[in-house]
Amino acid sequence: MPNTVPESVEGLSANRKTVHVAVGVIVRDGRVLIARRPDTAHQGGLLEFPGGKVEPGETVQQALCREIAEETGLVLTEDSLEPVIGIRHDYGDKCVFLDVWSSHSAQGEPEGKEGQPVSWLAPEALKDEEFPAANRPIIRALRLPHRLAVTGTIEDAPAGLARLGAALDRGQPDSLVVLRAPTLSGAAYLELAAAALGGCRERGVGLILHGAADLCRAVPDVQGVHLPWCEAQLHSERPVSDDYWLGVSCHSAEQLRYAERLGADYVVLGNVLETPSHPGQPGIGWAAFQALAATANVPVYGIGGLGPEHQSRARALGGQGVAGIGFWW
Ligand SMILES: Nc1nc2c([nH]c(=O)n2[C@H]2C[C@H](O)[C@@H](COP(=O)(O)OP(=O)(O)OP(=O)(O)O)O2)c(=O)[nH]1
Repeated sequence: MPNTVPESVEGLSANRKTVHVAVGVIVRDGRVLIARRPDTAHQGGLLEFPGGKVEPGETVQQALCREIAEETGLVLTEDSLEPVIGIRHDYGDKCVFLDVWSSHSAQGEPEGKEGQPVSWLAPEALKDEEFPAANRPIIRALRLPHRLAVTGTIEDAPAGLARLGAALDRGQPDSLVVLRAPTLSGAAYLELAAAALGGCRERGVGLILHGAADLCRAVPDVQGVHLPWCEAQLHSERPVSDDYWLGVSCHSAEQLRYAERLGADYVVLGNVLETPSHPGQPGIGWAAFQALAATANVPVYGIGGLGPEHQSRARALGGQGVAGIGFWW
């Protein structure tokens, strides 16, 4: 399971106890249940996902079922809970580990049992500034798919476009595609990107460009940009606005920390397994993936020899899901 409370966590005060908080993303008809924290509470007045502290002797699942019942009257079963993300945050006056789980099958109608207003909101309607600072990656995790489709070899723009259309029509990509074509010239890549954007739109799929951050200025209607590590390290702050997805490829704990400081919305971590594109190079393996994902305060996709069949394992080990080429291209 991803969500074990760390004994000591980099970036959190060593001599202050970390409070383990069970946080529930209760989903119904595509919307999530949101409450308002009492004015007098820590982070008071802000919106929150319902939940509360894990009491001694409780598992996080038990704590969540208890807290949700106490706060909203909804009934959850432990086996309906799926891991979302674990977030460590130092508020200065308090260190928290937000252990976030979702359920799609809560029973009953929610009411604010402690007088707090509750409402159902679409993930796209959640505004970072209305939640505690630690919640930003949770909101990202809820909006991102569990599969990130990356394009395979593209030798020229027309052939790449045809291949992309065929791959999209096979229906595997989920909702976001990273257009990776490092061997194309800058002009050919932009030509491909402009045409690919139309094809993705028609099919309700978002397009993320791959390469330098300023690609977003050249093709402003894309949904985001994915920086290979060599591009990410050129920046000291987030290089695109919050209107775009910002992804970063990482291979180590140091690179993960760097991507977090840049304000990445997600990272891709690998290779997890050996891949046909890198024969003879063993992956970092699932244990290393889990260890690195456990330290990350950002949604983490595993990449390298992975497909939809690995999605639930990647999530159970603390990841957002899987990224890759082979499963859809
Ligand atoms: N429930 C919840 N807590 C959050 C969120 N984001 C966030 O930073 N927190 C922080 C605020 C608090 O420091 C901590 C939750 O503690 P709490 O005081 O609400 O827990 P509790 O319900 O057990 O409260 P109590 O028994 O102490 O009154 O986690 C969130 O989305 N939901």
